[in-house]
Amino acid sequence: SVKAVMICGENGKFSAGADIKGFSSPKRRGIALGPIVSLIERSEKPVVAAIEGVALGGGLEVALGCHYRIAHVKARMGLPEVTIGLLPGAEGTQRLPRLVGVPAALDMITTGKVLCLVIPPAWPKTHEFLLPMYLPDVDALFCNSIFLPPGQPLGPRRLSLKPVPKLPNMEAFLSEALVKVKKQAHGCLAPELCFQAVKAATEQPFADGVRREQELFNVLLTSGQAQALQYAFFAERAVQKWTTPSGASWKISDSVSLLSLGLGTMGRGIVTSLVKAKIPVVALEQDLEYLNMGRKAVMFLLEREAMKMEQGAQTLDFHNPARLQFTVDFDVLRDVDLVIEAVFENMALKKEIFHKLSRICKPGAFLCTNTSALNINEIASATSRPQQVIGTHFFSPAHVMKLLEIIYGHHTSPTTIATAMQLAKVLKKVGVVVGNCFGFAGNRMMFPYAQQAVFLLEEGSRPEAVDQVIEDFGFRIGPFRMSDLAGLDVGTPARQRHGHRYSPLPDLLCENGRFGQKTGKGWYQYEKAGGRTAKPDPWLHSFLSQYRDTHRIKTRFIDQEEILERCLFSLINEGFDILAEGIASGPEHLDVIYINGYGWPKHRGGPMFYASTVGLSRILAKLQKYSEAHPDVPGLQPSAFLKKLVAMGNPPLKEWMSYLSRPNNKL
Ligand SMILES: CCCCCCC[C@H](O)CC(=O)SCCNC(=O)CCNC(=O)[C@H](O)C(C)(C)COP(=O)([O-])OP(=O)([O-])OC[C@H]1O[C@@H](n2cnc3c(N)ncnc32)[C@H](O)[C@@H]1OP(=O)([O-])[O-]
Repeated sequence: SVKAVMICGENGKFSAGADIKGFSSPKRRGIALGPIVSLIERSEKPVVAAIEGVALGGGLEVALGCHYRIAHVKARMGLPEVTIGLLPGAEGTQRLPRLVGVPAALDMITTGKVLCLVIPPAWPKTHEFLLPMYLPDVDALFCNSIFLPPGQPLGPRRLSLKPVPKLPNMEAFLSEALVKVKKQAHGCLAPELCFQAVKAATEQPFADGVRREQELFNVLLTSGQAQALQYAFFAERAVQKWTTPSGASWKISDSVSLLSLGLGTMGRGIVTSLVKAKIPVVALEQDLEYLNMGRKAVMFLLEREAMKMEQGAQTLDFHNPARLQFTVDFDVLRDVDLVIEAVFENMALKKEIFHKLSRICKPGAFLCTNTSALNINEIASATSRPQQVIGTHFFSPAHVMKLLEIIYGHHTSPTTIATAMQLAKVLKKVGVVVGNCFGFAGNRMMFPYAQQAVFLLEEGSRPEAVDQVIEDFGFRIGPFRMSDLAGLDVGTPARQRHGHRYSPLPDLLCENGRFGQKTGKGWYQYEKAGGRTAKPDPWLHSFLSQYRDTHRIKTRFIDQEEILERCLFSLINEGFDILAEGIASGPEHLDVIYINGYGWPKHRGGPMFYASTVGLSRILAKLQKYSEAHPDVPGLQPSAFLKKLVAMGNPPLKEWMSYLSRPNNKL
């Protein structure tokens, strides 16, 4: 007597897909979703997927097995398996191309992008709920979603029986798409295997395509990259769960106003991200000239961001003075709830500003400083409210980069930390709380890495060789290309001395007017000042040879393994010290920092996860070997904590912190 079946979710959500934790569970064996989706599709009764909230991964695959899909206007749909190192493993790679065509299916499956419904303006505004599913640029989907009259056979509604829509130039399209997918993958396997699965849909009957999908799914499942990406998924969520025993919290609401002080590169990006998050903001500069320059730059960034947004410029509302104001009047400080100071990195200047802030701002106002290395306690000491002072280290460009390193000082209160974490959340950034030390967690680990890279040049390597190894590992950009991009005159603390090995190479390059991309020359040569295409530079090669001759350094061939290990293991080694000192609460925190702020390849799970996959004993042995060869480089001397973990038999990453004898977390 059943006429039709409707599958829906609960609590306003259809489904987030398979339980990601289940992939590493021993109970997973033998469980599959594809046959269930096929069973749904074979049903003689019409089955309708009613999609609300999200339909992701296996959830969307279930919907694809249904005969009809209807969705709420605000529903979001996608196959994000690629982002956790997998491919849609419940026949989705075979059904989606049949529904939306190969180009749209490839785009969704290889990038994992989540799409919102786009309701054509011509549609009658009848009922907000349960509109036929309509994805951008996918007209076929809309047309196919009209219900058949009752009693009609369901055959035409079964996607597995439909052919994949042909393209006139399928072969050429696929080879071009593959090049694009490979280029964007940076060593991650999943996008290419997603491509192969969709390609199978264009070449083979449905059942064979499904078999191919399963084979490829199993390759990914056991690749190691899937574990790393799934670890990163949960680590990102875990580090954001910052709670205080007192339950301190702070809400950023519409009535809260924020002030950003300083409109240099960082300030501009910070103001842009505040406006994007729809937080009322006042931008303050010291004089009119800087203010006007800053205003122009911010408006340019906002216009660009507005263009990228689907709904168009009006939604950002940045011409509304109630949302964004520019001023040189320090009196505005009296009314704001939170200040983000982003003047340049100079302790005396920052202290002067914080002294002023402390005098003018209302007693409850929080004072954040955007710094990448300066001592938060010293800055806070210039105020009469050190409990409300906190470091918020944004990464450049601040309106793009996801990481917000949040640094608490000796006196920072839990409410202030909760506020900064809440700020990260509303800015859609990943906030990670760390302790106060030079360079905090991220940059402190970067110093030995950058230092090793330069030492390798002294000993015989070349910038292009070092960059290549690091980029092959999966970083988007190697240390020298990065240094050229940032500018060699932007302080790289790799040049500190303190009686240890020091390389003057970056300074010597600066003395030669080679500041990087901005001068058209740095570690590489560029087509012009401000050019982006790095070319190896014969001048630099002979400069390096002369340098080695002058300092009687014997040039030797340095292989890829040594380059990789010296750069990465020294970074990881510093990470162990940071954990032991209680600067970070756990290895996951360092991994999240590196993935979101430093371009560490996510499919390698972050530096500490990577260390656990390499094996701590191996890392220790290599560090011992390199530190014997370079006794004057402290960054290569194995961390005591690393040694302890090895002595304890190399415990799994989630147990590392239990081997610290004192409470690690200064919070
Ligand atoms: C094994 C047999 C099957 C084989 C066949 C496989 C078929 C299929 O192709 C594979 C998949 O579907 S792969 C899956 C493809 N699907 C995806 O990749 C979707 C991944 N998920 C998302 O994109 C986002 O979480 C949502 C947009 C769903 C919600 O965003 P939001 O509102 O900002 O909230 P939030 O903070 O992000 O999450 C809230 C809580 O839920 C948790 N959790 C969430 N999804 C989970 C999952 N699938 N699993 C487990 N847990 C999941 C999350 O950890 C957090 O937990 P906590 O303990 O409170 O910390």
